[in-house]
Amino acid sequence: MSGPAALPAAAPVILALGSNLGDRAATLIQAVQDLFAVDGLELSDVSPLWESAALKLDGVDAAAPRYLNGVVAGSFAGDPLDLLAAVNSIEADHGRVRAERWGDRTLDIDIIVIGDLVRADARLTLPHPLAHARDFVLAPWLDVDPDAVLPGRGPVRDLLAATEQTARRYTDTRIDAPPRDAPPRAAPTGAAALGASGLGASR
Ligand SMILES: Nc1ncnc2c1ncn2[C@@H]1O[C@H](COP(=O)(O)OP(=O)(O)OP(=O)(O)O)[C@@H](O)[C@H]1O
Ligand SMILES: Nc1nc2c(c(=O)[nH]1)N=C(CO)CN2
Repeated sequence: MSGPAALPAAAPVILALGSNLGDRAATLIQAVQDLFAVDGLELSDVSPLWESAALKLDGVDAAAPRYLNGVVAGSFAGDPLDLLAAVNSIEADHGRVRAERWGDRTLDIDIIVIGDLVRADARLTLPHPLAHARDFVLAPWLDVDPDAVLPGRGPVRDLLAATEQTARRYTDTRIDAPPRDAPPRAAPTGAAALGASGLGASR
């Protein structure tokens, strides 16, 4: 089943980012900057980062590099498949290799929700089919929206409480939302990337 081609109006969107290879924080900082340049996407908030052990298909892999995860919130107007193509392109720009399902990766960007849109084709399933069970998605989502509700599943707060909640707040780095006119591929600098007063400040 496919959804309508384009959304009639801007809808709230949550994107989840993760990285467990390379300089994880630098990658996530740059990826957020890249997202600011995506057509039709307006970002309003960037969560603090969370760290957790890598979840593999056969369970938690304590030997694998740990993940940093966060979410961005905003709105999107346009064709959801164009948003998917844009986030896939950003992943590719950051050296993402698709070798193994749930394999280690430099960058993963999942579309968690676009408004109340429900669609279930292989290219794009919304809401993301595993978001309700992933503390590394739910915890940062709750940071940016304490009243968030996952369509079809319920309040994010309750969903998070039902997980094992192994993700821990990562306080070494926080991501500032860049100003709207920031150059899309500007290299992160220490001050800009690790700023003390950004939207992503730890609470
Ligand atoms: N909501 C969604 N967000 C992102 N990709 C999606 C979504 N629904 C379906 N997909 C499809 O899933 C494909 C595989 O994505 P990806 O390689 O990132 O999976 P994964 O990160 O290993 O696993 P998971 O989807 O469980 O997080 C993408 O190419 C995309 O077409
Ligand atoms: N801790 C953690 N584990 C994962 C993650 C992730 O973002 N964080 N993403 C995966 C595939 O999307 C598979 N496993």
